[in-house]
Amino acid sequence: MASKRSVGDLKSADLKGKKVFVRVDLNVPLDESLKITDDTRIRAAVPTIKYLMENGARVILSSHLGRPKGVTPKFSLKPLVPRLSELLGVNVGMANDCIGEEVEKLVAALPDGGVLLLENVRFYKEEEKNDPEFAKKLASLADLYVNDAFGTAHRAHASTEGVAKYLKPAVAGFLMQKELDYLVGAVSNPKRPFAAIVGGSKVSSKIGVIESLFEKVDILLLGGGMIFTFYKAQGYPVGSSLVEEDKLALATALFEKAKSKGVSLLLPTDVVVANKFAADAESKVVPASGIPDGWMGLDIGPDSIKTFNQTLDTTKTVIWNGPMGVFEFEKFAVGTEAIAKKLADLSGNGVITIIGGGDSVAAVEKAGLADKMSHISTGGGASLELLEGKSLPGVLALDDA
Ligand SMILES: Nc1ncnc2c1ncn2[C@@H]1O[C@H](COP(=O)(O)OP(=O)(O)O)[C@@H](O)[C@H]1O
Ligand SMILES: O=C(OP(=O)(O)O)[C@H](O)COP(=O)(O)O
Repeated sequence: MASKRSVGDLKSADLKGKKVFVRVDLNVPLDESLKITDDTRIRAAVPTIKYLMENGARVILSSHLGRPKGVTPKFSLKPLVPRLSELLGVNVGMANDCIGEEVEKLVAALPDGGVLLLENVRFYKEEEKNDPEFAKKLASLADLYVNDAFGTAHRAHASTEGVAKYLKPAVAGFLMQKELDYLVGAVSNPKRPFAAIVGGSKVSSKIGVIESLFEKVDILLLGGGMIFTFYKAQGYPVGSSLVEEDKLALATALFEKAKSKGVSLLLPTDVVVANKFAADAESKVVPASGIPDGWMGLDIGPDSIKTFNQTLDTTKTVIWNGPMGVFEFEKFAVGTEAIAKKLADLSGNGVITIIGGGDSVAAVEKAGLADKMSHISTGGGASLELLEGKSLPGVLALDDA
């Protein structure tokens, strides 16, 4: 990817009094009472916002939260306002929408250095469709565009890609630049052996990535919700575990491809199963081939942790995306915590460790190990796509330097 124009190239004269549409990734984990459980992505957005405020810009923040289908109160960005205000040292305004008359009035009332947060841009289906009319409406709110949403840069959506066509200049924020600088450097010529650990629940988007990862990595460890599709493809019973039925053929093909590429593909040999999806579920450890009917796999088991640890001991670079289990429930956090601890130890021994993704980072933060890692990335899917060698649409759309 050609290098992109940066927000740092814009000076006070370019910014004073200007309305700036800033796409950030504030897709943070919230608990049931809508309390933020990890604020990494909010903190990461601060340097760009502060720079704009200090140079007298009027800052319009736009983000998504979760994957809502239409307007859904539990995916509102409102719970983020107090923390954002605290970090920025100003009262951040909140709009009830992301386009329309009310938003235009709030934007018009913004003082120089003021900040307004727009409501979840995914409340409109046009966002993910990258609808040009919707992108134009977003663009019409401002005088220039900054994209600092690295975590969403792999999505060609209206607020990440479309808007850059209608709002110029369109530049990269400081977080976007920092992530690209680090990740492109670390993965273009990695120290080997190079391992990727992939878990989490976004099976359909990540399973496709695995094939390309075979071109880059020497070792691939799988955990989280991903593994049951592979087990089922091997003919194992999976009970009521998460499975992507339409990816079974792909999973079978991936076993073959790993062999032909000489990549060690490791699946957990045992799993922790639960009788329901709940913190207080009954649980037991079973072999990967023995998940009973009516039970679901929610974590990797102790034998798998041991094998994964031994394998990781042989590596020089590791990228980790997606938790090994449902770590939000204490009972099923053991595998994720073990991997976090292993990577922290390896970092201390000179291994490059890169953690990507909202939930993986939250798990590492929860374990108090974030500062031990080489790089904490705010993008899971985005960092994996970079690793695959793909260009990110949210970056491509920006002005060349
Ligand atoms: N075995 C599993 N079954 C269902 N969900 C799982 C399983 N393992 C992990 N998860 C869930 O995956 C989610 C994180 O997935 P994902 O968004 O793909 O990761 P990241 O945000 O790190 O990229 C967590 O909420 C976790 O509870
Ligand atoms: O959390 C995100 O991605 P990640 O889980 O891959 O890190 C981003 O906010 C993108 O969200 P999306 O995968 O719903 O487009």
